[in-house]
Amino acid sequence: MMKTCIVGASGYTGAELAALLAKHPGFELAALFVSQGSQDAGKLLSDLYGRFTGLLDMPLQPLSQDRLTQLATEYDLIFLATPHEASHEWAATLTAGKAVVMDLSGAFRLKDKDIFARFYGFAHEQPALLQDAVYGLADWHGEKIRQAKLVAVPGCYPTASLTALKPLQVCGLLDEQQWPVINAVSGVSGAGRKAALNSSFCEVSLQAYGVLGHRHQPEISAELGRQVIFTPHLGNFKRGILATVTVKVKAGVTASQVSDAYASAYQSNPMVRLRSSWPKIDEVAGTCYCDLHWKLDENSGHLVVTSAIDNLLKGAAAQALQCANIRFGFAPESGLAEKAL
Ligand SMILES: NC(=O)C1=CN([C@@H]2O[C@H](COP(=O)(O)OP(=O)(O)OC[C@H]3O[C@@H](n4cnc5c(N)ncnc54)[C@H](OP(=O)(O)O)[C@@H]3O)[C@@H](O)[C@H]2O)C=CC1
Ligand SMILES: CC(=O)N[C@@H](CCC(=O)OP(=O)(O)O)C(=O)O
Repeated sequence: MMKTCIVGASGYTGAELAALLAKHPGFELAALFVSQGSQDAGKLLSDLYGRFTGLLDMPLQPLSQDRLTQLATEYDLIFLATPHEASHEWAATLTAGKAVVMDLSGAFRLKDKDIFARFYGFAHEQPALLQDAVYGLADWHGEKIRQAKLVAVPGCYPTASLTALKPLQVCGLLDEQQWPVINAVSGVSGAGRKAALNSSFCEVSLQAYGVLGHRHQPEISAELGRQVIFTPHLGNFKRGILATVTVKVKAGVTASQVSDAYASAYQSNPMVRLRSSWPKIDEVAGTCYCDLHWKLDENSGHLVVTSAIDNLLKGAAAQALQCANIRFGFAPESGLAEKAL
């Protein structure tokens, strides 16, 4: 068994990871950590999440600087489910020993330091780690993930968007001039567990935000190798993302070429489901899948693809575990596929 711990375990993605790891056949969930001054230090995870009572009564341990240093040699695998700033600060220490680190934050996703500073609001000070970090889009980068010391697990919107766009890009079907347009709606858990006015119950009503300025725009563009227009929306539901992606394909591209592109990318991948109808959020919430469906107007060359995921699972914890499975030689879907039943 690989010895594993979660830092930031009291948060929404950390708790989902704990639930997945507790049932995994190859990873031992040995400890849960919160920040040193956390108001939740010393509580049980099940004190915060009542559904875990009797199932996951593990304590949330405060993480001191000394303890942090020990983790790198004590654990085989460390999940960072922490804010970008904390991951940025701690990743160097945590990767100094034998441990492999899966970082769920955005701290190591953007290779360009100037773009990083513009979108994250602080300067990147770990150039070597940033250079070596592998972008953990698990359905696409298995080869690199297998060798990685630090995996930058993608954001939730980029996961939904790129799963829809990558097959079209790889097969050379996208029109060179027209930027893909992504409109996506996320549930409120995407904003994390901490109280904030814009995510409080009476304030949330379907609304665009981060227009032409969200940090996931450069993340999607960097991975796709072309610019996109990305507009996120906050919806009044707890979890899930529905991304509607509109692209123009090259002149003459047929519906069967589009279907072939998706089939060749995903037909033997159990974590991406090619659906025969438009996916609904309720059909993926609580699961580790990404569901896709599309329609091409062959006359105009406009293609609309919808992509649905659970932001906390395929968009965060499940993708991190998929990366860990790949890294440690388990089947990519180990501990993930059965969660839907
Ligand atoms: N929610 C989502 O849908 C997604 C989130 N992500 C990313 O994953 C990471 C975790 O997100 P999420 O679970 O939603 O966040 P939460 O706010 O729900 O949880 C954050 C966790 O980090 C801990 N933490 C907070 N501040 C610090 C700090 N300064 N130092 C150390 N630990 C700290 C918190 O506990 P405490 O403060 O008590 O120590 C808590 O355990 C973030 O980087 C987020 O951007 C990625 C994809 C999707
Ligand atoms: C609804 C909501 O607020 N969603 C978050 C994205 C969550 C995510 O993927 O986060 P990171 O890129 O920060 O890891 C946001 O728009 O900031």
